[in-house]
Amino acid sequence: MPVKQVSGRVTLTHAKGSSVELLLYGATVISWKAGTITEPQSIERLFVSSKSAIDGSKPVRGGIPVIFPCFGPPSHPEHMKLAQHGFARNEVWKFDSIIMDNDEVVSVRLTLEPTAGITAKYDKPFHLAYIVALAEHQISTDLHVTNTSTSTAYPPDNLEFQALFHNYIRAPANDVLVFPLQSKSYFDKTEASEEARNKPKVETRAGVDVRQFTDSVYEDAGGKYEVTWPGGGVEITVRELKDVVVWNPQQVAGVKMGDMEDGGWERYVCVEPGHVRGFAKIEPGKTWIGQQVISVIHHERRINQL
Ligand SMILES: O=P(O)(O)OC[C@H]1O[C@@H](O)[C@H](O)[C@@H](O)[C@@H]1O
Repeated sequence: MPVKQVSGRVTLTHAKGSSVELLLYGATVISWKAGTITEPQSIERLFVSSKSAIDGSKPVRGGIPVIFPCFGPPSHPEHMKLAQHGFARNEVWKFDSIIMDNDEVVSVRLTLEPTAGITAKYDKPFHLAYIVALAEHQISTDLHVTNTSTSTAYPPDNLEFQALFHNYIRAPANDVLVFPLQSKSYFDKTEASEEARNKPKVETRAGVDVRQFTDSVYEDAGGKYEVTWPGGGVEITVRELKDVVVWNPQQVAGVKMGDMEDGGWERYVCVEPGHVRGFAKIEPGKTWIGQQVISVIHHERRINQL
C-alpha cells in the first residue's frame, strides 16, 4: 500500500523507493527518504532531533513543521493570544484523502479547521488544507489557506496571516552553502537590539554559510534556492512564498534548546520559505496557495558554485 495511516502517522511509499512520514499532529513531515540518480539507495533528507517529542505534546524539533498564522512572536493584533510560530504546528490535523497514487506521484491531503481550542485564542474563520506529494526524487508541500468568512461588510473581513515551511534539511551544517542570496536584503535576528534586528542588511556572500549562529530573514528572496554541501544538496522552488529564513543556532543557541540533541546543530540547516515579512491577505471566500518543491541534487554542484 503506497499510503498507510497508523496511530496518527501517515506513510507514503513511492514505487521507486522514496518515502515520506508525517504526523497528523502539526501535519509535520518527520521523514523524507530519497536517493539520487547516481546513488539510488534512499537516505534520510530531513533532520529530527533525537530529543524531540513526537507524541503530540510539543511541536517537533525537526522535519517540516507548518507555521501559520504567525511567524516568530505574534505581531498582528489578531494573533496576540498565539504562541511563537502560531498554532498549525501543534494542532491535530485530519486525514482527508489520498489525492494521487500512481507510479509517478503519491500524495495526500490533511485539513485543519477551527476547534474550540483554536477559537479561544484565534477567532478568525479559516480552512487549511495541506497537500504532501512524493515523487522519486522530490517532495512538495502545498498549504491552501481559505478565508471562510461569509461577511459582506465593508471593509472586507480579510484574513491576514504569515505562513512558512520550517524545513530542517539534514546536512553537514559547517559545510553548507545556500545560494543565491547575494545582494538580497535581510533582517538579522541574532542582533542584540531591536533596532539592529529591524534594520535591513544586504547579503554580500555569494554562498551563505551557517558556521556561526545564523537567524536571517531574507525578504523577496527570489523563490529558488540551492542548499549544497560537498557531494550533495537539495534545491527548493516555491510559489507565493516571497521570503526565506536561514537558521542554525550553532552551539551558542543550540545548547539552550531543551529538545535539541547534543551537537544537533551540526547536522542540519533550516532553509524556510515563507511569507513572513508583512502579511498575506485574502478576502472572504478566497483561497491562497503557498507551495514548495524540494528536489535532491544529483550531481556535485560545489565545483561550479565556489
Ligand atoms: O524554537 P522554535 O519556536 O521552533 O523556533 C526555532 C527558530 O525558528 C526560526 O524559524 C526562527 O527564525 C528562529 O528565530 C527560531 O529560534
